[in-house]
Amino acid sequence: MELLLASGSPRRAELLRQIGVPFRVLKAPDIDETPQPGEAPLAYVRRMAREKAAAGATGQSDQAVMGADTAVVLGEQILGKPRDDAHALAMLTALSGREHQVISAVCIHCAAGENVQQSLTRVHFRALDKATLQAYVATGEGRDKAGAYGIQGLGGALVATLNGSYSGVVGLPLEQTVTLLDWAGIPYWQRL
Ligand SMILES: Cc1cn([C@H]2C[C@H](O)[C@@H](COP(=O)(O)OP(=O)(O)OP(=O)(O)O)O2)c(=O)[nH]c1=O
Repeated sequence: MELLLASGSPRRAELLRQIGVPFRVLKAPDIDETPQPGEAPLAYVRRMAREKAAAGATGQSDQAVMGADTAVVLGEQILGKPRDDAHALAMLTALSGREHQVISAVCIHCAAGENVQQSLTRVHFRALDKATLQAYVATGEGRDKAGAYGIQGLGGALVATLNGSYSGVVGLPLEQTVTLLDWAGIPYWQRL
């Protein structure tokens, strides 16, 4: 079974490579990422992962497509990627000194059907002053990331504690991913 990764996220490709999964990257799927009115964060993230995988489906019985989605959730509010630096600063100010959730879902779509799994991680930010947050925003690192930060990079210095899946925060929860790979008959720990 050949795996196609329907994602433009370099982090997701890197995490798959880390565990030795052979795969090919498909062009990032162009789907509408607007939450439905009243849609709960977990339902939204699962739906996005399913739609990304389905959008890449080839209809070939020897190919499986993987899609994934990550959202930062503060209270009931879904924080996606920031529109600009002012939006990034507002997001980080809201996260400062508090705990939020990072929900990541991953889906495999293949001839046998589809399977979607998710991780939920609690991340507690340090209490940060405005100058510190402005300095982080100015690095540009958070521009293409949910919640306007990247825990795997400079943003690691923003975090006090994490409870859950580190790989899920980075964008692809590996425990759930391996469950899906086993389900679809796709190998890992391969020499790439
Ligand atoms: C919170 C957090 C998010 N992120 C990233 C993971 C995701 O790539 C991104 C959330 O956006 P997504 O919409 O989940 O993914 P994407 O648009 O980057 O890629 P795709 O083509 O698969 O849709 O934020 C980090 O890299 N580090 C972090 O600490």
